[in-house]
Amino acid sequence: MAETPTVQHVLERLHATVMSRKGASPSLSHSARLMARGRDKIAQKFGEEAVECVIEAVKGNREAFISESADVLYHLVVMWVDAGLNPSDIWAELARREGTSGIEEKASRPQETF
Ligand SMILES: N=c1c2ncn([C@@H]3O[C@H](COP(=O)(O)OP(=O)(O)OP(=O)(O)O)[C@@H](O)[C@H]3O)c2ncn1[C@@H]1O[C@H](COP(=O)(O)O)[C@@H](O)[C@H]1O
Repeated sequence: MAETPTVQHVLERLHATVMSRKGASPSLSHSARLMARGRDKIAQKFGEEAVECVIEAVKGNREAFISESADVLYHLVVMWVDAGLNPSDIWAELARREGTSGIEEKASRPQETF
């Protein structure tokens, strides 16, 4: 039986594909087109997709939420490539946080004075 791909492998493959599109023709690759338009545009698209994702989550539209989630992840991966980040950078940060409750982490932050 074929193994279900892990989210890690799917995102790493997507990252490799987007990396391979750097400098490709914007008329042939959406990733190349986005990267050619620059970081501000990539960030703007990510923000738009994130808002659309939130809207579908709140509305409880399961299929649309799944689709928008995929859009968010794709645009996040394009931002990683543009910034020179590797998925392993993010896996390492998530692994570092593993086992630390968010409540505990927030309580350990230096007290704000204002
Ligand atoms: N996962 C995706 C993916 N998700 C969404 N999109 C595209 O993102 C675009 C979003 O369209 P919008 O109209 O919102 O955005 P826009 O065209 O920038 O328009 P403006 O808002 O700027 O006017 C659509 O063309 C979608 O097809 C994606 N394009 C590519 N991928 C993956 O990236 C790989 C490489 O794709 P290319 O770079 O196109 O070869 C593909 O094999 C896929 O695995």
